[in-house]
Amino acid sequence: MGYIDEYNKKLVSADEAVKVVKSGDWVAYSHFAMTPVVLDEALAKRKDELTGVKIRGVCAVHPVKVALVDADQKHFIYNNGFFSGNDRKLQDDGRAYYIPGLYGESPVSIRTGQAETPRVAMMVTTPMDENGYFNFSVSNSYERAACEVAETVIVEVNRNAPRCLGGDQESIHISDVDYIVEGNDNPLIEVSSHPASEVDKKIASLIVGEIEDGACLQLGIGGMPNTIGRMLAESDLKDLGVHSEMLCASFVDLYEQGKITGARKSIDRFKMVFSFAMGNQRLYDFVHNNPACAIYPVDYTNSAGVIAQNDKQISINNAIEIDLYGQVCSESVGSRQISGTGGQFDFVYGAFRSRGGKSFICLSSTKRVQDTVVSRIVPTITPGNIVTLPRSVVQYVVTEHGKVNLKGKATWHRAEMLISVADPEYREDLIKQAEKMKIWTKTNKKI
Ligand SMILES: CC(=O)SCCNC(=O)CCNC(=O)[C@H](O)C(C)(C)COP(=O)(O)OP(=O)(O)OC[C@H]1O[C@@H](n2cnc3c(N)ncnc32)[C@H](O)[C@@H]1OP(=O)(O)O
Ligand SMILES: CCCC(=O)O
Repeated sequence: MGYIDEYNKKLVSADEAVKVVKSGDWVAYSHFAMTPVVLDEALAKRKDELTGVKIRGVCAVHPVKVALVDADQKHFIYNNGFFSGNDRKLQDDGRAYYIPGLYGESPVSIRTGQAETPRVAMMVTTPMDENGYFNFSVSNSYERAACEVAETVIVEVNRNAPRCLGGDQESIHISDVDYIVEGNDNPLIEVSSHPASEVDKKIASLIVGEIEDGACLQLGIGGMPNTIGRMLAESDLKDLGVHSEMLCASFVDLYEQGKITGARKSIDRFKMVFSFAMGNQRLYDFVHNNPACAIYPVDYTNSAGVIAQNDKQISINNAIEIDLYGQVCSESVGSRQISGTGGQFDFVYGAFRSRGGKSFICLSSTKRVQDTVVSRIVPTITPGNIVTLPRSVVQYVVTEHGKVNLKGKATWHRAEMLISVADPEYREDLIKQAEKMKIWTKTNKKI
């Protein structure tokens, strides 16, 4: 191998590599299932030598050590653009801060210095290949952008990381890497999804009828979109394409059932396009060296202009709450950040711009919270909840009681449609609230 000497020169222990971090630095961690473990642990050990180091991550599948070791955050402040379950727990203890933003804009924010410039980038990668490249594996996201602006790039090699073919910007050459650390080679963390409930099945059945052969799919994060994907795999649909931010496990079912060919896509024909993959080992095995897949940075996958180039782009995402105006909260419960805006806005906006494109916000009509059942369709967004989608961009809303298209509809009409898909138990009260809000006419249907 032509790069062995350079590799050996740059190979250091994790403790050695993290010595480059200085007080006050911003440090970028790689994202999702590629969250650094060994470098994070080594950096956490330097707590007493450092003050005011800021970390920037996205959806960490591991409990981040720099946040765990520093309760009063004099040494490390942990920031994150999309909370995982682990990040939520850190936030509950006041150890994690959310970075608001449209995910598709992140590479530009980083490259133009509008987001704080990381001085050090710590990226989990595959081992180096014969051409001297380390592959960012299942998270392309804005890894390359962070490496480009950082003064020092450290890679943490994981021999179990699948190699994801580009696309674009999926790798970094050894000449752009400063330190190489051989990691723990643990298998990637698996993120499970719940078995399909009756509600999921009903919602999936309502969406299937809206999807035509040759449509191009985006499935969002969380249990429901993944489950809907699995159910679409059992449909009669054919020649589907994939242009998604996330590749979740059910895309493998769709592919193996012969539903996906990508033959009718206008761009990236025959390729399943995504920016990160997160799910089970079967998914990680599927993407490894697979020419049916192409991984891209998130400013490509999530650009409305790119999304719109494929006809019949279908976007399927989950939400926490929707109000009678059609405003959608998908990322917080009061001040508790649950996840993030991520690519939900990008795909809802982009799909509408695709010829024949449609976006679906799916949610069960109710949710059990401890001992009480609450309606997810509410008069106005619960105070404190974050609006992920303004009412102006929302198109289809689907619950187990039906689907409605809010595009171009007046307030009274939206209220009527949304109440028609609310749980029957709550409809009367919602109508009373709509009357008080002056978004109910004498001719509205008493559903
Ligand atoms: C990374 C990307 O951007 S991919 C592209 C699409 N992006 C998006 O759609 C982003 C926004 N959407 C999301 O984040 C998800 O789809 C969600 C949060 C709406 C649903 O995701 P799921 O993982 O299925 O959510 P789940 O039902 O497991 O709930 C997650 C948490 O929220 C809590 N929660 C959800 N709804 C409520 C509610 N109404 N009241 C109280 N808590 C709630 C759950 O209890 C759980 O908390 P815990 O795990 O800390 O105990
Ligand atoms: C979803 C990612 C947001 C950021 O980190 O910029």
